[in-house]
Amino acid sequence: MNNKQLIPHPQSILWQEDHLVLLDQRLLPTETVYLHCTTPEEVWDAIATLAVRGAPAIGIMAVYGLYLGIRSLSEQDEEMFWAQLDRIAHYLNSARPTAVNLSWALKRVVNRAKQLRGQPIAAIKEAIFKEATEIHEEDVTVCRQIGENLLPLLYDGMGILTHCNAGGLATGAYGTALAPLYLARERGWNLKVFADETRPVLQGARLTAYELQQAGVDVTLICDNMAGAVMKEGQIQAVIVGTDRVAANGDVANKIGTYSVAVLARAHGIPFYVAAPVSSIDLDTATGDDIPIEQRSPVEVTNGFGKPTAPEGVKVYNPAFDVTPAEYVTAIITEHGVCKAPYEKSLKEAVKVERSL
Ligand SMILES: CSC[C@H]1O[C@H](OP(=O)(O)O)[C@H](O)[C@@H]1O
Repeated sequence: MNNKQLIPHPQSILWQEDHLVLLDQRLLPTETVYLHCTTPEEVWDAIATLAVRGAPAIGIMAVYGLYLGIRSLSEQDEEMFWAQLDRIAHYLNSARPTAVNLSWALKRVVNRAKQLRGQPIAAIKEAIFKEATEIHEEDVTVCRQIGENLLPLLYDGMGILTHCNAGGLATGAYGTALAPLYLARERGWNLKVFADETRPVLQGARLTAYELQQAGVDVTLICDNMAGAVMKEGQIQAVIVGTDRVAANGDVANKIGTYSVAVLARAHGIPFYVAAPVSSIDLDTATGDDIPIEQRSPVEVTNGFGKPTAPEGVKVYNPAFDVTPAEYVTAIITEHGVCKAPYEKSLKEAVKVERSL
């Protein structure tokens, strides 16, 4: 840990010798249990069941899963190797539909492999693993840079509201929305963070409150229906959230409930910031209407606290994400700087910078 990094940042994913180790986020904050994955099927299951969740984290998981799936393939049969590579990448991409980081990471690794077509399969396997580890390592730097770029928009002593978990547990480390909060703590600031519990899966209560408390950040847990009240009481001076996919026009898909928070922030004249790595910006998706929204099990709603809280057989609607129209977004902060409206232009610029590196 370098001398600047005073605050430990929980890491949810680790490549250990010859397999993937992950912190099972379904059991936090009461149990710290690590799962060991050696197959793409185990990785798919960990992503689909939210053992590991968060847009960058699932992209990282998927590319390690791709390597796990191809590393033992025969090195004599090229046709079979390439067919299997595409099949496993397609399979892993089916784990969850909304976070574009999943397909972004898989495409990056597959494209890297295809650049080496014709070389010995052993060399291509090594390149796949190398690209996966680079995606993982880069994410830590990207998140810290998002924090650096977001910090100038904040000031010591202010109140911040966040929704869901866009912290170290959702990324390689640091997080996106939580990155500036960690950096502020490293600089001795005293931000007062209000974390929405974020029904139905409670990522805010179970993960964000856990992360920030561990880091010594002043965090207050509130129910989702309290967000408007704390804004009206003047306790919030900015909202910071993460994202799973930013459309080309600046519409933002994020955890369900984010849109409500954005409308409340607008009603109270509070800036609404979205922390987004360029890997979460999808210029191929024109608007938020085109973003696939994951529908999850009714059980998450009817048994959210480990026991039934609704009548047997009741109809349930459980979209895992919603879309906040660009007009409610004050700024989108990436590792390359602060994007403001018109987002069609500023997002293209950010992606262009990334592609020029
Ligand atoms: C930094 S990405 C975090 C993003 O992902 C979360 O969704 P989930 O917990 O279902 O993976 C949520 O939308 C966060 O903002």
